[in-house]
Order: sequence, then C-alpha cells, then structure tokens
Amino acid sequence: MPLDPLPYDKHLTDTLDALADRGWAVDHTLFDADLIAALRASCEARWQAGAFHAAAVGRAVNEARREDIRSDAVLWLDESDSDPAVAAYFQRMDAVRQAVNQTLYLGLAELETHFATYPEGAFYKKHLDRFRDDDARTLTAVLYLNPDWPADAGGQMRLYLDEACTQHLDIPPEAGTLVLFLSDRFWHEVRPTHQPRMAVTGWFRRRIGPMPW
Ligand SMILES: O=C(O)CCC(=O)C(=O)O
Ligand SMILES: [Fe+2]
Repeated sequence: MPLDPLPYDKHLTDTLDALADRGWAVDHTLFDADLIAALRASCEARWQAGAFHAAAVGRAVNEARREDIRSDAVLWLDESDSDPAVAAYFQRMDAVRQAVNQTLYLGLAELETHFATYPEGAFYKKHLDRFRDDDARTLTAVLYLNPDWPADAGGQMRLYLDEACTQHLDIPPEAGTLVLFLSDRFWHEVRPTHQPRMAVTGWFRRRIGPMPW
C-alpha cells in the first residue's frame, strides 16, 4: 500500500488547536478509508487466528484480569510488524507525535499500542489511562475501525469533559474517527456494545527518568 504523506492540512491544525485549548480532540481526516479497511482486515484476521488475549487492568505487579471492569481482548503491536497497514499506522502516528511535540511541547517519545476487540456485550468501565505506578502515558489516541456503526449499536466512548464528570460526550466508534486526549486528565469509558467493535488504541509516552544534565 502506498504511504501517503500525512495530510498536514488545516484540519490537523484544528486538532492541534483543540488539544492545546481543552486537552482533547476528535479527528476524522488523518486516516483515510483504505488504510482503515486494511487495519480492520489485519485486526480481524488476527482475531480469527486466536492471537488476542483477554485485557488486563493495571501493570506489572498490579496487573489483573477484571472482567467486571473491562471485557475486551487485545493484541499488542510493534513497529516491526510485517503488515504494511500496521507500519503505515505507526508512521502516521509518529507524524502526529512530532506535530504535537512541536506545538504542545509534551515531550512524547514513543507509542505503545494494541488492537482491541470488544465482542457483543463487552464494555470498559470509567477509568483514567495513567497507571498509579507509571506516569509515562501522556496522550491517548484511539482509532476506530468499524464501518457504518448504527446509532443504536452502543459501544460509544463516553469522554468526561471535566474532572467532576458532570459533562460528557458520547463518541461513536465509527471507522476513521481518531480520539486524542491527555491521559492523566480525562475519565472515559466504553459503553456496552451491541455488536463487535474494533479499535487501535495507542498511548504516547513521555521520556521518564533523570534529565541528562
Ligand atoms: O476503545 C475505546 O473507545 C477506549 C478504550 C480505552 O479506554 C482503553 O483501552 O484504555
Ligand atoms: Fe482508556
């Protein structure tokens, strides 16, 4: 698949402005339909091959399977993936990382990412993405792979817009929608889905550790 250069147009500028102003943004233009379809095919093939495992909450010694909290299945990805669609995903996201660093100075260094599949009935209860014992996750980036998501299919991301969670936005997991938000600030959840739902979920991590001087 040819890799188009990142469409660094007015819309990305709007996305960066929104992130700077309010800490979250929803973008519909960074990932074109062909790339989304290829990512979905890759995700589906690996699901059929049984490559996913039940998702956990927490990390390291605090990692646990909690089906009362989340019931999705995940498959971690890395940049050396042989699928050109996955390689293109990492390339696009790296362009986002650089653009965000240039405008917001977040010092994003790397991306950790997985495919996520929510079977019918699955959900992920309200949470923050930053771990108690690891504050490197800085910007969450969720890209949806579901064409023609019906309005009554559930599965929306509910993004709480204030710390007290008095206001929220429900975002349908429609193919090509990319949701970006600051990982330590925005509570969110996945509403129970009434049909299988697929996403590529990524977290940009900042460099942690002593300063080099
Ligand atoms: O798939 C989504 O909409 C969000 C997933 C999520 O919140 C997570 O994996 O931490
Ligand atoms: Fe999350």
